[in-house]
Amino acid sequence: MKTRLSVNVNKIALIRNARGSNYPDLVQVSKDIEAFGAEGITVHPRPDERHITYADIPQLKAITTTEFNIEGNPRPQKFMDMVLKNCPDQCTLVPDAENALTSDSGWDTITHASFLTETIGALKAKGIRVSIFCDPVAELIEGAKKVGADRIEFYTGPYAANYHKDRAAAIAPYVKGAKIAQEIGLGINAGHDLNLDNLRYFQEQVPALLEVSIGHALVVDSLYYGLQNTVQMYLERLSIKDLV
Ligand SMILES: CC(=O)[C@@H](O)[C@H](O)COP(=O)(O)O
Ligand SMILES: NCC(=O)COP(=O)(O)O
Repeated sequence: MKTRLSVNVNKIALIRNARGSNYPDLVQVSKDIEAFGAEGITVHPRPDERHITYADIPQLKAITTTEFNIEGNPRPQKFMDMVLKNCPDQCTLVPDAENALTSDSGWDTITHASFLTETIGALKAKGIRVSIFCDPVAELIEGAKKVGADRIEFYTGPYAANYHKDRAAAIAPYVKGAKIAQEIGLGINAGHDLNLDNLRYFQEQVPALLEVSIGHALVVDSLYYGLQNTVQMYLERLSIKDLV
């Protein structure tokens, strides 16, 4: 089973925005990331546009040749209008609060079932694949299926936080959750705080992992190893199952 690496370029945009000019050039860096072997570009514009701006979206859509994934909370109409206008390959719905520092949980797919059903219907009508950010909890995964999602993206923050304490315990809920998702026909993505240490074990253990989106650690690693080497190193971590 091939697991695609989608690189989240939020932190490239964050550095650019620090000086208010176009340096680094987000579009060029994203093209280079694809040229270095990444199989997708992910963006997660936040309401304050502190990293990815709404103006970035059409430019990135225009140059992405692999897979373009837009993440975010669809509650603001502005977000939905932007996604429907730009038609990415995939939209990942994330329930972040407006002022969230970063993503910190998956959807309650039961409480928000009618909103999610309506939102997913609108996205799928435009041919956009929809993934739902989800904790590895049976009822929530089943809820994601009921509201019409094509995939779930496991929120891997807790896995990453506990990996060095007890990796077998940290992975257990995801292995169980992935089996449920497979049984009911949901594709499986994963992301948040995945890194060079914890990525291989996650992919080895979680069946049928289609895609990981990785940003923060990958950009930090590139300070030490360079961007091209770093993309290659992440691809290498994901390559073991390709050989099987
Ligand atoms: C959904 C998810 O886990 C990532 O998109 C993460 O939220 C990246 O966002 P930041 O770069 O703002 O932390
Ligand atoms: N969906 C997760 C993502 O895009 C990147 O998360 P992180 O690697 O920046 O924590």
